[in-house]
Amino acid sequence: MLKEFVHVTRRYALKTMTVSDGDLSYAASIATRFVDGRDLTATTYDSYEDLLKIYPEAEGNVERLKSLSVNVIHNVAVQNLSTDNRLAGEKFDCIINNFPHSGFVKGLSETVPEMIKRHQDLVISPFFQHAVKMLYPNGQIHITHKATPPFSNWDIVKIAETHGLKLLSMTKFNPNRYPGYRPKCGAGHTPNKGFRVGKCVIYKFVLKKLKSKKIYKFVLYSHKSKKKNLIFRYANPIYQLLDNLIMVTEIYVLTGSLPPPLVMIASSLSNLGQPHKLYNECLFLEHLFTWSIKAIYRKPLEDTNHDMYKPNNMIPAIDSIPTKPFSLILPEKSTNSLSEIEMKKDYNLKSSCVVLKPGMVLLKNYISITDQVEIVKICQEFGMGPGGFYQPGLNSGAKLNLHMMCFGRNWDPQTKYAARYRYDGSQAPPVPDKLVSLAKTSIKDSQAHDDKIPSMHPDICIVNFYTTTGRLGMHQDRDESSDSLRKGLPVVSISVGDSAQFLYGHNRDVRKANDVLLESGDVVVFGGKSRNVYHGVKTIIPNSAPLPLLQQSKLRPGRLNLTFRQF
Ligand SMILES: O=C(O)CCC(=O)C(=O)O
Ligand SMILES: [Fe+2]
Repeated sequence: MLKEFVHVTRRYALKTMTVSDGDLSYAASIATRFVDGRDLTATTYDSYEDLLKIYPEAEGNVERLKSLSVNVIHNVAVQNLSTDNRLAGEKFDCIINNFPHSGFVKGLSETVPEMIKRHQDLVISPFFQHAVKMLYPNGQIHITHKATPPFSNWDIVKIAETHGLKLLSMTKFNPNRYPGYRPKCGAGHTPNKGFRVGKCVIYKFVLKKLKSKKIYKFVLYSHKSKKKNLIFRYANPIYQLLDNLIMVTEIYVLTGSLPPPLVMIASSLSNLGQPHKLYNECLFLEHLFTWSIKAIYRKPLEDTNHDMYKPNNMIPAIDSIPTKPFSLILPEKSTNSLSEIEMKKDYNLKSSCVVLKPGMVLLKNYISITDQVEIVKICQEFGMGPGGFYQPGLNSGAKLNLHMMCFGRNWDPQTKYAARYRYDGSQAPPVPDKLVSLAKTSIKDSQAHDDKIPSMHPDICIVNFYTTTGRLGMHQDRDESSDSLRKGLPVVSISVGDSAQFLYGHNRDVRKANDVLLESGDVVVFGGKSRNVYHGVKTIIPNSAPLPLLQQSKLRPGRLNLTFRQF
């Protein structure tokens, strides 16, 4: 089932052109992903005759492309791209140029400024100049390039900007995604020679004038009836779908019959979903679906402040996409049973302080019930919105045993801190003032017990929610800036809800770790010498949350933890 799903969904119908594709192995690698091979135009710099002379694999690649109805055009130079009469009037959704290079010059090394300027003037600038003229208004230009000097000094982004483009994203180039693709030197004495790809990125550009900040809701109607009987939900905004030319990742179908091949996609999915917010790039969807869906109803929902076009967006694991928002709050009807929860704690206990070790202070019963209720309210409000709670995935494909959301900066186990990584393209909202002030007073009060703990201004907060089976392995919090870590700026951890058995120690070894009970309202501050302490959550103790908190906040069983940091 999974195989079929992957196969079906890796097809797309964007009009795409590849430029200066050495022996055409790149185009041959991506061609089968197209619904219709005619949507792909593959161009080579060399004439057909030269191509055959230079690259032993070229003939096979051309045959393969032709058998898939791909348009193959030879002898196309970037300097004449838009004026070449074989491409006259053509427009594309995506124009791809991998490893642009102006050829080698005897005596000029790649590192000297003259050589870099040569590449810029002869290839990069003309390519952008022509490609922008051949782009649909919402199209994208992709350049794959080495991310290390001297290639990273080519100023590709700056040059693109002078041609009316802006950087949409920079993503890591993964050659494994293009089976059969062999980048070639293409010039010099050994043009057929491959080169080690090393660390590379795909720069993706869009036209500057693209209106980028509208959120759209998509409702797709079926062929047969005009009734709203089909609702598709795309799991990713298109900029992620576009990544590496994998278009459709998931479609959720509520009801209705589908024309093939959507039937195949739908039948391979069991999840049902709600209509989802999509972003401006969903214009691309029209190309993909007008052939099978009669009408597309598109309606701007709202403007957002989210900047969709910041670099560094990373692609989340597909399985980190929630099917429905995770709510901290119990549905109304189930809250009556709360009074049956066994009470194990006197909630009028006074605050106290324990220095766990130098730099690590536990403030017991520190946050009032009123503030705890407010914390739940704030986290629920943001947790249900864009960029809200989700279950982060690990590189291994496993998921963390908790739900997470972030304020200030997104953090994810795979991407660490990134401007944007989320399945819905959202950026983290700023840390709410109320939370900042709670964290700051916690630091102040912890300093009264350990004056070596530095002060900090919390600009990041990671919010974790553990159900009663949740836990978190031993780890260090080391993804903040080197400056912040070097100064030992503290992490402030606030616990709300069910209690946790919290571990801390010198290394990952759980058996050697100390443990301490963290109850609702407790705060741990660890900074200075203890900034790099290993810590984790061993277990959550069910039914241990304060009743007034549950009554006032309707918090579901489990534990909410907020860790504040300064990036
Ligand atoms: O839940 C906790 O107490 C710890 C959370 C944590 O260590 C983290 O988010 O890095
Ligand atoms: Fe942590």
